[in-house]
Amino acid sequence: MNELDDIPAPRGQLTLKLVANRQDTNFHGDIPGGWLVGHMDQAAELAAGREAHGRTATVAIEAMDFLCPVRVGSMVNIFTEIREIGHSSLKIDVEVWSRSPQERDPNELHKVTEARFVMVALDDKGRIRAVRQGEA
Ligand SMILES: CC(=O)SCCNC(=O)CCNC(=O)[C@H](O)C(C)(C)COP(=O)(O)OP(=O)(O)OC[C@H]1O[C@@H](n2cnc3c(N)ncnc32)[C@H](O)[C@@H]1OP(=O)(O)O
Repeated sequence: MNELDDIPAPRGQLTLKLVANRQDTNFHGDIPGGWLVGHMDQAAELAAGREAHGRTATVAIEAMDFLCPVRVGSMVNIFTEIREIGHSSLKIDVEVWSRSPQERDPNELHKVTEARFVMVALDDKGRIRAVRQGEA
């Protein structure tokens, strides 16, 4: 164990990277939580779709807390990590880390939130199917 082990760092793969823009704000000029949740959902779907080779849908999003605000102009980085694969479902941890527009160091990220997403694999008729192809 060294000093670096104490520094919080994103877990998982960088799946989505975007900038929070003025048009994403609410009428107070703030970025709303729902904007972030929508992008987290998109990242979870990308990760699930890659693993399940196709269509997936969100079944559940476990509890989440927002630790700090995302400001307009911030770079938002969304990381995903597949934690569990069931028969038709995948549990994916999604973390959001942001970098404010004033921050010069590209590695200086602040954790905004995290949540576990449960996704299910769907066939082309929208019915649940096995994640692993070849399974019933
Ligand atoms: C309204 C919207 O548009 S929301 C956005 C898009 N999402 C959707 O459309 C999904 C809407 N939901 C549904 O259609 C249904 O809930 C379904 C088809 C996903 C699941 O239907 P169910 O009858 O619950 O199916 P079933 O019980 O077989 O569950 C399927 C899998 O999901 C898992 N699952 C279902 N609900 C949950 C939950 N709340 N939390 C964790 N896992 C869950 C099950 O454990 C199972 O996993 P496994 O196959 O790996 O063992």
